[in-house]
Amino acid sequence: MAFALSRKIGLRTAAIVLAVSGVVGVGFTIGSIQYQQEQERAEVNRQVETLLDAISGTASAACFVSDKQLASETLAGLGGTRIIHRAAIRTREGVMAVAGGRSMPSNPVITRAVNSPFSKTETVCQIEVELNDSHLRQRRFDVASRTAAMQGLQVLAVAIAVLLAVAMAVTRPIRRISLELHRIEGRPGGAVAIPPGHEHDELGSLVVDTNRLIDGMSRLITSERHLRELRERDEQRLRLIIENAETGIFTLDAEARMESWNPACVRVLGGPTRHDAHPTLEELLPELAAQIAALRQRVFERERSASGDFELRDAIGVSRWIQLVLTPSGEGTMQGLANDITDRKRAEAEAQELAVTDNLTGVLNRLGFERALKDRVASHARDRQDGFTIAMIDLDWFKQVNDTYGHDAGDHVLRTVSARLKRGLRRTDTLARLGGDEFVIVLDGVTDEATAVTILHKIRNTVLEPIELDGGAIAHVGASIGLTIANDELCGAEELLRRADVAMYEVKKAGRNDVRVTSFPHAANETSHRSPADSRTI
Ligand SMILES: Nc1nc2c(ncn2[C@@H]2O[C@H](COP(=O)(O)OP(=O)(O)OP(=O)(O)O)[C@@H](O)[C@H]2O)c(=O)[nH]1
Repeated sequence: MAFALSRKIGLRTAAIVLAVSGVVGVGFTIGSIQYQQEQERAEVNRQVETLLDAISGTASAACFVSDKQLASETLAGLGGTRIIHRAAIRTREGVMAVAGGRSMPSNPVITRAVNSPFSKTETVCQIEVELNDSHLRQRRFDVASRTAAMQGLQVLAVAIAVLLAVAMAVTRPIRRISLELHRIEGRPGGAVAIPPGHEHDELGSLVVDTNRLIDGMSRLITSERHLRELRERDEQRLRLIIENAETGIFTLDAEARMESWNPACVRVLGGPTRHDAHPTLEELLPELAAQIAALRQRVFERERSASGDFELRDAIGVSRWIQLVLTPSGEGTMQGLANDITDRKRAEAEAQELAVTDNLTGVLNRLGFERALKDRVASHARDRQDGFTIAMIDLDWFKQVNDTYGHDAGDHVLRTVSARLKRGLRRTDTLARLGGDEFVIVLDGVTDEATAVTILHKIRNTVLEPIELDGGAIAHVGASIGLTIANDELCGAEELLRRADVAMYEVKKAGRNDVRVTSFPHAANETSHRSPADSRTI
């Protein structure tokens, strides 16, 4: 019952109306009953007075002549009414007549003095009347019952009327609205119809406001859904890009542990292979632990991106290069990129190699030699014990080969001479072609002049050997060699080359195909370019 009351406005309203009108009705009924009973009492008195008026003339005559018979007959008229229980006529001498019993009324309610028929001021007797209490009680009870029943019916009628009114005016339209709302649930753009007859009242306003709210929310939901779809599409696209990227992409937490990573990361870094494992980069690449820790520290301290190229070698010594880029992403976390740059490193190395290699002979070119000599001079500056010999070699009669057999034959001769020079050297020595038919040699650790000259004579002899050309022709070239020794004296690469060049030029001047030495001291201003100097043929 309480459940039904809590769920039904109509029932609840009716219960309240019943309770209130019940309380009011009871009070009203009590008052009403009292009023009705007063009226009843007055009516009874009026009826008795009327009866007394009717018999008082006869009673006056009976008392005046003391006729008991007439007095009794007069009272008998009263005995016919149900409202009078007993009546008596009393004179000064005593009771003259009684009606409704033998005894006198024990509790007379109404008395009427009866005057003489001839004098309005002389009282001859009085009539005493006792009312019929049980009849009167019954009449009062009837009146009270009728009034209470009427009042009860009235309260019930009001309650039913209120119930109906609430049902018609409130509950039903609200239920219709509720049904409409259920119907449009989850359907954007739906609107609730205003219940008929409520277009201009509060319910109508409620529906309009509700529709406005629904409309606003629908638009909000639609735009929210649209944005979510766009975001999901973007995320999907981004995820695909990240998943398919060639670059390893990962994040590190504040403890430098791998938090998330894409498949390329596993390819480039070799892990993590399990999704529940979260190793640090250092654990993943133990051989690079120190360098990676330093890189992370750099990023952490400078609060900006830093990168490093790192070489990894596998068990059989094959090298692989990776590049790591770390970017701070707040609160000690980092984002990282990992690329396999082995191919790029190889290409760079090859390009560098090409830049310093002579195309024709495969030995160092001028640029390569200058770099190698600078390194050599620098290491000599660090350790003077570590001296070396530089020898400039210019082929003799080479132009003739070109002129006689053609440029290709000349190339062949240059390649052959280069190979012969190489064969006469150790792995630690350096050979370069400076251009045309001009070569240079560095004999590592050779600081003894006699030894250097011996080696270079041997080399000259190998150059002298005949060279077979395509088609069976034989070419002959010689070698003019000028050398200088860098030992305990310091001098720059340029000066060393100049001195060797001077010595070589002396050989040319002296008839070619020989070896000459330029020794220290030999100041630059003492020997102008290819001018005679302190060079000796040995
Ligand atoms: N086949 C070929 N010839 C070259 C190349 N570079 C330079 N030459 C030629 O090499 C020759 C070098 O000249 P020279 O050094 O005067 O010739 P040479 O006959 O050795 O004369 P000397 O040095 O005075 O003994 C020139 O004819 C150049 O054209 C090359 O790469 N290939």
